[in-house]
Amino acid sequence: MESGSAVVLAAFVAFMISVCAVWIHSGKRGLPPGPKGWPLIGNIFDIPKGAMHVGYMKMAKDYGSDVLYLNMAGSPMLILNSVEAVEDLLVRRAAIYSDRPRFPMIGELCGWDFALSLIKYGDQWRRSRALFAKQFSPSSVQAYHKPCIVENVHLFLNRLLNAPEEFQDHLVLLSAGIVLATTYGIYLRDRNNPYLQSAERAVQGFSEAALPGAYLINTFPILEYIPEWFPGAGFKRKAKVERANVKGMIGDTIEFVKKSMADGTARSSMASRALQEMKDDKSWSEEKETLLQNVAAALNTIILGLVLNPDVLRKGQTAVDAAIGKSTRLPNFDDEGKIPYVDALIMEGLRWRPIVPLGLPHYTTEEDMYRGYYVPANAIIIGNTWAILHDPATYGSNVDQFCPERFLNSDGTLSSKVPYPSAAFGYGRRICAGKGIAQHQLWIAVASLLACFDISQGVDGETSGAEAKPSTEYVNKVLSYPSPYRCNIEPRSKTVACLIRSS
Ligand code: HEM
Repeated sequence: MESGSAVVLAAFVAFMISVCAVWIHSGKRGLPPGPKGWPLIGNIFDIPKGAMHVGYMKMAKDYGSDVLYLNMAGSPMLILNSVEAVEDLLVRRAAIYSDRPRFPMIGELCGWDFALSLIKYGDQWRRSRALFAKQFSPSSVQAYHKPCIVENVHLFLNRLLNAPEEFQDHLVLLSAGIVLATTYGIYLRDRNNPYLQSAERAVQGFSEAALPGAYLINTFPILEYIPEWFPGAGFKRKAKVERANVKGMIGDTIEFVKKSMADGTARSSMASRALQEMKDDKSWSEEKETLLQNVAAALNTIILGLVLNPDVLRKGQTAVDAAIGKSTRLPNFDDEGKIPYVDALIMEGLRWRPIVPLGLPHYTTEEDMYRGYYVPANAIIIGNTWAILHDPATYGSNVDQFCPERFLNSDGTLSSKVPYPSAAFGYGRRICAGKGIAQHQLWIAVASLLACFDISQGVDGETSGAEAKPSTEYVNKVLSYPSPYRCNIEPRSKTVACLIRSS
């Protein structure tokens, strides 16, 4: 038999064994409720179409259970739809719920397997996470990150002033600009920067490869062993291209740092500091590339919330003016924590449309029992962040509305009764490692937007002059963010425009 056919046959046999194992287990033990599914493929056809997070929330209601079980063609999967279930399992039993499933297409094939968010739970993850935490220690944040964030926010305000209609591009440039500046000391002038383009190419490949259903290999990892020439193995050729992109992104940026250090033009960055300390330059620097757009996605949602709710914009502007004076100066980090309305506005953005509505999947390392249900080892565990942040019992009956006031007392101070939407950043030991720095970025960007700009609905055509409601559609890939929408962004006064230009 030809070697390729032998591999395929072996792959098929192994796959059948794993499917049978799950069926035998599911017959014997009481798994959580969920749709019945089909032989072999299990519940593949029960995956909700469109916004999966909304579909799973509805499925939980239909089955009268916040914990759902689905069989993904042999891989067990639990969806946790309540804060109670994620706290019980992902937080209190984190010792066995903190692994990640394998992502063969993204990880091994496309070359993203170094990324902290994909690393299997264990010593390597602990070391990488500790290094990451060190890079973002309070003293580093104060000394290096905050000045760099402020510089990038001022560039963003200037871009917004010059070309307000391109605000979505500016958001990406802001988010990616902070990553490239803090990590490599690369400061972006525009989207044509070769380092940004190289990172964007690689990240685009990541998003495509991670899309549920985009590649069969994500559902059937065993296909990894199919040879490249085999019919249907196009994913392997695609992976080869992506792998080169990822390698290029990492190699080029590190080369830039080394060269600029050698000729004395380097600006302080995580890479330059690590290289100076003669540390391994592989273990820490690349993770943030996967995250080029997360802060952009969150800001994009907050701007959409402001466009749709002019009263929220007005209250935000009034609150910022009261704290720093109207058009006297731009906000800075000394103002952080002193304007509760801004904090409430950001919390509401994270809650209303969480940018990772199904979080990143966790994975069990041991079997377990929960509320009398059997939880298999090697099960994918999804925390349905959307369901948790849209629970009326926690956030009130108006959960679908964009309403920062839910986080405030009647005297305008932050309420202790409504919890911070921390599910937006994930759970337990795998909670977002950049949560603190992301919160700082969001704060200074939102406070600056409120201080400087009026934001309103676009006009519907040239003749009618009526205000056009922006699209409220969302793109749901790995990240969830608003589809392109139109709005008007204008400086609040000539004085503020001068402040921006001189920043
Ligand atoms: C609004 C902005 C952000 C949001 C909403 C967000 C959200 C998330 C979520 C939901 C996860 C998965 C957590 C889990 O598995 O339970 C995650 C993981 C992660 N995030 Fe963020 N993130 C944001 C910004 C950032 C930034 C700016 C950085 C880096 C500077 C970052 C670094 C990471 C890392 C390294 C992980 C992987 C952690 C691990 O697997 O141990 N994030 N993030």
